[in-house]
Amino acid sequence: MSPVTPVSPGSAGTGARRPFGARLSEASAALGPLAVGVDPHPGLLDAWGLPDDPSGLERFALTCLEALGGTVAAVKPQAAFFERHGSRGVAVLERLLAGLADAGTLSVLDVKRGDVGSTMTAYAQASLADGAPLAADAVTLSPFLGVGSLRPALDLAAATGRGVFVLALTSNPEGAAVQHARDAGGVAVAAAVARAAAAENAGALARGELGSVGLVVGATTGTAAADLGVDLVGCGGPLLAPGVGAQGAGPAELAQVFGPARGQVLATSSRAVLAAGPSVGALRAAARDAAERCALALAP
Ligand SMILES: O=C(O)c1cc(=O)[nH]c(=O)n1[C@@H]1O[C@H](COP(=O)(O)O)[C@@H](O)[C@H]1O
Repeated sequence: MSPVTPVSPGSAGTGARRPFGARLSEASAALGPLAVGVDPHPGLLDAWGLPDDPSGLERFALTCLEALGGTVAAVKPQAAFFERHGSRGVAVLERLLAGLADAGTLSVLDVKRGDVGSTMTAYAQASLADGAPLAADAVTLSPFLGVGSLRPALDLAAATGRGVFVLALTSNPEGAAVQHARDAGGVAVAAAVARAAAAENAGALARGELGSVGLVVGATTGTAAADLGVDLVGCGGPLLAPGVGAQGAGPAELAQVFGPARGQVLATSSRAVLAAGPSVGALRAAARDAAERCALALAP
């Protein structure tokens, strides 16, 4: 594998690091507001001429690392595609995360964790603690056991300079049944999640910085945020926007969905970029092209 040049300071390894929000702002400004998703679907492994086993997964992940490390602001591995290969798959995920840290590229581990008290503490330690084999710069969290149940992860992320993206308005149509529901006072679930993020980000906001507690808001969600009173600007954190590419959203949807909050967006796309592989050069070019299109769509 050829070496890659670090472009963004900080890593998911050990040692003091600046808050995730500040590091993400810098990486997005330098390389465009895009996280390329590493989702090794069986069909993609096949399209790349690789077997659907740990050896194929390893080749896939190392090709992504070579193409994407130093090329884009962030890389978002989806944990389930590694876990389905058992312990050898998880070892590949560990290696990918370590390689991204060495390359100076931010990692967002898509695990969508959320659980009760002491179990949430263990989930937090698995991906947000210094020295944890699966530590990433940020993780995705599910608030549907109650936003308060995420406290162990929020605290550990803050203590270690890492970040979280909490599901608010997901890109899949089924999400609306839960996320658009309103409480007795008329506050939508998604709006309550955004308010909770705003409270966590208050300190960063006061310093004029992007916070480290982000939301997941799909680029496919149309006017839902506005309709439901989800204060995207006011949440003060980064907005992870899946749905770009294979799920149908493009530059026009990014601009429409995020409006005045577009400066906070980290768009994410997996299959649409990965389809350019297995050539490292073609994958890198597709990632750069996607990053530039996102930068244009989200420019102030
Ligand atoms: O948290 C996520 O990353 C996520 C949230 C969401 O609302 N929708 C969504 O598609 N995702 C993830 O983003 C990726 C989208 O992949 P593509 O549709 O191939 O770009 C998948 O890994 C999904 O699990």
